[in-house]
This record gives sequence, structure tokens and C-alpha cells, in this order.
Amino acid sequence: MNQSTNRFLDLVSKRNAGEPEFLQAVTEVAESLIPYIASQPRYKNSKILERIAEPERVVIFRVAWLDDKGEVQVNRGFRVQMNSAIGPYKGGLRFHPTVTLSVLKFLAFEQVFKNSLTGLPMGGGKGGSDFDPKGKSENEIMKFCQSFMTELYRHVGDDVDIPAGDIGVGKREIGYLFGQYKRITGTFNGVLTGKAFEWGGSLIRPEATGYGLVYFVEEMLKDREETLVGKKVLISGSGNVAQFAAEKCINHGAKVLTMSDSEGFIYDPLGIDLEKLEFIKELKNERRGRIKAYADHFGCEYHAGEKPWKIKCDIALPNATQNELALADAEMLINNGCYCVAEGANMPCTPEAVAAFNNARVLYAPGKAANAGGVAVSGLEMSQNSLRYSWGREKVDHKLKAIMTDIHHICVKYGKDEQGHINYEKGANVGGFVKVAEAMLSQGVV
Ligand SMILES: NC(=O)C1=CN([C@@H]2O[C@H](COP(=O)(O)OP(=O)(O)OC[C@H]3O[C@@H](n4cnc5c(N)ncnc54)[C@H](O)[C@@H]3O)[C@@H](O)[C@H]2O)C=CC1
Ligand SMILES: O=C(O)CCC(=O)C(=O)O
Repeated sequence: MNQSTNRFLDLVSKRNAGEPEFLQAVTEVAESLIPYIASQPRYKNSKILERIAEPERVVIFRVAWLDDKGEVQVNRGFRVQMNSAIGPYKGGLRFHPTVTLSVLKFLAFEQVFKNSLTGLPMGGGKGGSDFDPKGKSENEIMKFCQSFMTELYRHVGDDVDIPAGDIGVGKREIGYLFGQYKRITGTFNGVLTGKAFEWGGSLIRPEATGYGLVYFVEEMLKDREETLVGKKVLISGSGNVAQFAAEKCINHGAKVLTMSDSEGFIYDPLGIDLEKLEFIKELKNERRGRIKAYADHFGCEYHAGEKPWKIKCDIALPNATQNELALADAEMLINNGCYCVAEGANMPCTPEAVAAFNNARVLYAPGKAANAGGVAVSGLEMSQNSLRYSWGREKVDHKLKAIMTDIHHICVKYGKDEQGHINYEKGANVGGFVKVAEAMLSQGVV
């Protein structure tokens, strides 16, 4: 790490003490950006990176609600409005007991670069709550969402800040949040994305993050003149991103061997086919059960309390949560011949794991590039809402594919080294930064 990087990170560490995830995300970006910024005095003198690392605004609020027993429950709600240089704040809401300010600041920070990479006019934000949806009744989920929106509504708007889903927030929660927003404001607009199609959602938005991830992987493989056909793929997670990444992998001829949840993973050496995937979708989206039920039903291996990275594969897609793939996991993957890792989740690989992938010349794509398909189609949902119109599946899917291909080009443009190796991490950081930096320069010191 050079001196300027150290100085910058010292400053950020002091200002954000006790926020490890945020510091991890800023450090990862600073390490590839600062050498680039050194060659661009305009950015350096205007302290663009220092400003990008400071949220424009953070809202923290109490969310009180009554559970089914009539007891008062109190949670904490957040919205981090990180950067609005290129458009209104945009990014998901996460409901999970591990949510802290640090987690949401890291996610909002990543979102700024990711949204810029999509080429669409969206700034970066993220929000959520430490509310745990696990084991809650429908009524409790609705009550919580209504209470959450009763404060959030004054900070968001279709030209101001447009939240969407993330862990623990899907179509159901977006529905309850929207209902309360509409009731309070009396307006029907595109304030949230990830809505159901029947009332303003975009086709392909549910599929977009997983499909986009696989389109990105296919671009990475093209450089080796390879396709997904016959490739062995490990997937972690079994939520929205994991389900649709698995679906697209299967449809494009790959063999998906694993899926997981926070309690363990299943290993199906025959491959999860579309029929078995339907079982997982129903299990997770309707019955809200544990992944172990798949192993019980289909008679395959279940590894309690473990992650899938010890299984031999060609491609690994971490699609669950941050820091779920550490150095020892990366070493196992590399030793077992895995040569492509693309992040469907946000920051699932630790910095040590990323360094190991880069040293071993594994094709490694960071989430801000590889999982940008979700927010990209959210951007397309915003366009359709503004037009008061809905596009067909094929049109949206075509646009998603084109956006993922463009992001791949950007990564190559800024990330290819003299030996021809593509450092996707550097490419995504620099490529995402330039557009935001130019906008900030144009808009003066704010
Ligand atoms: N939904 C979207 O459009 C986008 C999601 N992402 C990221 O993808 C990841 C997954 O999000 P979704 O699929 O939307 O959420 P989801 O709520 O549908 O699924 C989350 C999955 O992660 C697993 N999980 C959660 N905590 C875990 C833990 N501590 N250990 C192991 N597994 C754990 C859950 O069991 C579940 O399978 C997150 O990192 C999210 O930020 C990124 C871009 C867009
Ligand atoms: O669609 C959106 O706005 C949210 C996507 C998101 O939260 C993410 O990209 O991590």
C-alpha cells in the first residue's frame, strides 16, 4: 500500500471507527483507485474520493410495532443516502438481524460504483433494519413494513431515493411498503422497484440479478473461448439471487452441484435440474423452510454448518452474504481447479480470498460488476414507470444482457494488465468511479 493510500485510509478509519464492513469496502476500492487518481490531478485536488467515502446523509429511526401477542417490539431502521451525483439514490433494503450502520454503509458505498457501471442515471443508497423476518407471521411482516415506511416515506420519492429489495425483502415486503407509502402520501408512483408486475413492476426484475450474473460469467468465459456447457458450478445461498443464477446456469448447460442457507449446504452430484430447483423455490419462497429439506427429499448429501467451497468445481458463485468465502475456502477452490469466481452477493469474498484469486490468476469478478443486473433492471423499472408503460420479457432481458456485456467491456478497458490478465476488481472500481467523479466535478464542491 502506498503512502497516499495509507493517509486516506487512516482518515477514513478514524472517522468511521467500529465499522469494519464499511472500512473493508473502502479499503478494497482505495487500493485500486488511489494509484489511478494519482495520475488525474483534477480528481485528487477536488478530493473526490474523500467525498465519495462520506455519505451525503444517513437517516436512523425507531421502528416500533405490535407482534401477534400484542407485545411491543422495537427495531432500528436506516437509510444511507451515499451519493446522488449521477441520479437519485437507488439501492435495496435489507431486513436481517446482522444489519448495522457499518453493513449498510458498505452496501451503499458499493452501490455507488455498481449503479454507475450500469450506465443508468442512478446514485447510490441502501437501507434496512435489524428486524429478523425468520419465524414471523404474515401479519407481523406487514405490521413491521407499515411501521418502517411510516418514517421512511418522508426521505424517499421517485425523484429522490428509490429503495428496492435485498436480503429479507422481496415482492411481499415491497408490496406492504408500497401500500403504506401510498396510504400516507396519496400518490401512486415509482418510489420503489421490485414491485409485482400487476401494479408497476418490471418483467425480469425478480430474475435479473441471477440472470445478469450468469451473463457476466459467460462474457468472462468467452475470453477463454469457453461456454457454460458441462461446467460444474457451486452456488451458495438459496434466495432470490441464488435461485435465478441456478436457473440460468441449468438452462445454459452447466451442472449446479450445491445450494445453501445459513444452516448448511446440499451437495447433489447428479446436478440440480429445473424440477429440483422448483422444489427449492417453493421451499424457500412459499414454505420458508430450510435447505436440508432438499437433501431429505431427494436423498443427497447435506453438510450442516458448512459452506460449499470444498466441493470440486470449475466455477463458484457466492450468492448468500458478505464475507462468506475466506482465504482457506479460496485455497480449497484453487487447489480443486476452480478457475472462475463471480460474486452474486455483495462482498462475499474476504480481501485475503480476493488476493489469493488474483495471485492464482483465477477469473474473479466483484459483486459491483457481476451482480449489477438487479439494480440495472430496477433502473429499467423506473423508466417504465415514468413512461406509464410496461415492456415485454424479451425486451427487458435483451437490455439486461446488453448492460452486463457493457459492464464487462468497462472492466476489460480499465482492468487489463500488460500480460493480458483482466483484473476485474480494478476495472470495476476505476470504471465505476470515473462517471461519478466527472459528475461531482461538474456540480462543484457539495
Ligand atoms: N436481490 C437482489 O436483486 C440483489 C441482491 N444482491 C446480494 O445478493 C445476496 C443475496 O441476496 P438475495 O438473494 O436478494 O436475498 P434473499 O433474502 O432472497 O436470500 C438470502 C440468502 O442468503 C442466505 N444467507 C443469509 N445470511 C446468511 C449467512 N449468514 N450465512 C449463509 N447464508 C446466509 C439465506 O439463507 C438466503 O439463501 C446479498 O448479498 C445481496 O446484497 C446483490 C444485488 C442485487
Ligand atoms: O434494485 C435495487 O435497487 C437494489 C439492488 C441492490 O440492492 C443491490 O444491487 O445490491
